[in-house]
Amino acid sequence: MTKRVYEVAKELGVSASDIIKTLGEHNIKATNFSGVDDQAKHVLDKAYAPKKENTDAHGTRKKAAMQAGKNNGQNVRKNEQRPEKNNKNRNNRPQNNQGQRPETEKGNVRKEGQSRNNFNRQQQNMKKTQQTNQNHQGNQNPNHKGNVNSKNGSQPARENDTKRTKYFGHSQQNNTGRNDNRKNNKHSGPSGHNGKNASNQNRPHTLLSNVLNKGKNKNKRNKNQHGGQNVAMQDTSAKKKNYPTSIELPETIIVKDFAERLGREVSEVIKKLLMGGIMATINQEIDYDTASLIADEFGVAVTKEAPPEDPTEIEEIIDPPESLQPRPPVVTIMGHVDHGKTSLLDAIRQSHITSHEAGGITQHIGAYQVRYEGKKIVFMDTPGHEAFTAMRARGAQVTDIAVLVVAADDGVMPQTIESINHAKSAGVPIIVAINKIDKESANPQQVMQQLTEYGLISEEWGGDTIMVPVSAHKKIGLDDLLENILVLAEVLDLKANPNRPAQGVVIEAKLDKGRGPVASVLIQKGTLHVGDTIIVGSCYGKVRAMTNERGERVKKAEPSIPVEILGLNDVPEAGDILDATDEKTARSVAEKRLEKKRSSELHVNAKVTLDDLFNQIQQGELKELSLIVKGDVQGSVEALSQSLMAIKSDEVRISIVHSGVGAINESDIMLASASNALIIGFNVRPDASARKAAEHENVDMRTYRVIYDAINDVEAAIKGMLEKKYEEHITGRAEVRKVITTPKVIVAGSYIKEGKISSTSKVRLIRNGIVVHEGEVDGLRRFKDDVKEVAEGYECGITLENYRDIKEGDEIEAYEMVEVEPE
Ligand SMILES: Nc1nc2c(ncn2[C@@H]2O[C@H](COP(=O)(O)OP(=O)(O)OP(=O)(O)O)[C@@H](O)[C@H]2O)c(=O)[nH]1
Repeated sequence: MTKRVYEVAKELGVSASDIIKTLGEHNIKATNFSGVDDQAKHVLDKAYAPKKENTDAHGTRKKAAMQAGKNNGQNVRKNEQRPEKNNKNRNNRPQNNQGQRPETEKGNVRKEGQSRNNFNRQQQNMKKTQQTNQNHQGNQNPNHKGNVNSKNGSQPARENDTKRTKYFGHSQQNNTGRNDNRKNNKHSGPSGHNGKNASNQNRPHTLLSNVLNKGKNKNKRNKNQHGGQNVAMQDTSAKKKNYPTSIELPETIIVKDFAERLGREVSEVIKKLLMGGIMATINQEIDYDTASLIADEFGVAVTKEAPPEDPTEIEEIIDPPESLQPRPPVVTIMGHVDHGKTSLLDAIRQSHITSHEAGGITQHIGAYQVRYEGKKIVFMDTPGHEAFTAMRARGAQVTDIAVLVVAADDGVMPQTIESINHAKSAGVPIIVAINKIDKESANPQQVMQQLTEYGLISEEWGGDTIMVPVSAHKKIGLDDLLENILVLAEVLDLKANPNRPAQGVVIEAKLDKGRGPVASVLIQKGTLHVGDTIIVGSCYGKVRAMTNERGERVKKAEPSIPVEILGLNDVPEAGDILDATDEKTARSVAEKRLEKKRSSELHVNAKVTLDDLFNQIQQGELKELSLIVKGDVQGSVEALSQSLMAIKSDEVRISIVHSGVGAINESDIMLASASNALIIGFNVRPDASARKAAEHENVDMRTYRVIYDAINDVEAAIKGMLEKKYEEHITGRAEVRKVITTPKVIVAGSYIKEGKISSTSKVRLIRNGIVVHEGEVDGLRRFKDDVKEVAEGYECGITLENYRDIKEGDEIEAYEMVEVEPE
């Protein structure tokens, strides 16, 4: 296929205008989109052959630099090599035992062919987008604007970007699943890419032609101002000297900002984009690959900018493989109710702790260690998959091996299957303990048979699942079980670096009257020492003392070791991650996490309600009553606001966070939710989206037709005297689609949108969210017949008692007052 000028220009590593000029010198007329025929190709080959070599040399330089960066990775904290930071590939990290980063590095330096493919794909995508935009002229569909992201391999890498990582070497460790989960959570984080896109999608869509025209006009103006083309040209050449030769770019950038970084006019950038087949506007976002292609066109080298650091994250340490040492396996016992999980845990504990250890008073700290043939095995003390999944839900995975207990006399039961599925979805290998084999009714063969249905085929039968017959009661088969756990652990090659700051997971935590916050932690990496400063979730402190499950004081805890720690400033939650770090970081990150937590709690917490106002005031939970006042006209809003502010109370101060005219809308609800405010509406109603949002956000809104009633209610609620005798229930909503005028009455030809409307309904007529009338239904008809009620989805004619001013688009809301039983 004949290539176009801009494509050939890219291939040769020169600008399209150079190509056009060169061709022009050989009397070949060309534009950016002209095809390059054999004659033109010959000319260009001749003219640019040496330049191509230069470009290659440049490419090699890039690669050499990359190589150098890679070599620097050894024992360097990630911070010290910012540009590389983008490349830590979290997709690879947990699985990649080799710890090699070249894969990741490639992500930064694009290969020529790859770029072209991306570029071509972008062109195709954009063409599609343009077509769609044309089809939807004037349609502000967010899908058709905002982002011009290429759908290439660069997207997944973005997931990794917000992670703060420090490398203790350039290799990676066989990680636990915890990092996977933490990483996933980041998707929705505040600095996440998604949020950014979402906001960009709301940007107004400017037509490219407008932008270009503006650019043209601007040039014209320049010319006029400076008295001719020469001056303009001088300007440009003067500017040229200040063009940057290299810039840093983030994952995505707005065209305007991009142009600024390039030191170019926006119109120039848009033109270049257009030449590449990408139609972008000044406020549109382009991705890194697209931007770097364009920068290339301007002869500017590009490196990736470090993503903004998440102040609630502790830098991740990547351990080199040579630092990894074997660690004990962590085992969770799962299975159906009453199949003997607790009995098995107890039996193992009793029979496999050495005599001097047995002297201690065993304490429940959520996990315990046993020794078998000189090796340690750690058992999670809480059996059942609930604990297992709860931990996973919080982003922590501590289990290496799941022991599935199946009673030989009962067989596979619902929770057995659930346990299998949970373990499988967490990627945790299963050992089956067929328990209660001492029972006469025991039928281990049948259990093995049943398990085959769930993909667990016993080794005995040629499968790869270890199945051990045991009896917790008679202590049969326990050694066999432990031995098999150790064999599997060896296969799993469980390792961690003990010589680094500790990292672990909270198994349990509580507030002890005498000792303060107490947390049981399972160390996963590094070694925790007494005196270490730690951050655990949003708590922090210095490890004052550590005890093991036998109540003995210990000075340090290595990977896979469970310990109880004292010294935190607050009680963390199970599943919270512990990191040993310096005091300053611990304190500041904990504070940031707390802030984040509080703001998200504010969102989900029960909101202030008029009914519960008195309680909240009495419990000291509420010192200020925030209100949002909406009304039909400014006068009533002001009158209501002033009267509400004038309510006197010793315990609570009233503040109006927002007031306005018009229907209660979604943004009122969101504001109320964020500021824990009540909404008081006077002669107004919430619109449909506001109703939904109020329900979702738990926001209390009250609407009134008499100002006095509103003031009375708030006053009474503060004093705890709000007597709720009646509650309003909305029974139906109708939309007025046609107004039929007869000599006697005005009929609202309506469609029932929700619920039903009956001939005896109390109704209010709402226009643009404002209540224009409240009264009763006079007549209800379907076709020519009077009917008692009309249900959702049907059309009907409604006449209102003593009211004729009905307009198309009005809403008729039917409601009833229901007597509330005193509590
Ligand atoms: N005969 C016999 N009974 C056992 C054995 N193991 C447990 N049991 C009995 O089975 C019943 C349930 O045992 P648990 O250990 O409480 O079972 P679990 O799975 O922990 O039960 P939940 O905690 O309710 O889920 C108890 O009555 C035990 O005594 C065994 O090996 N043989």
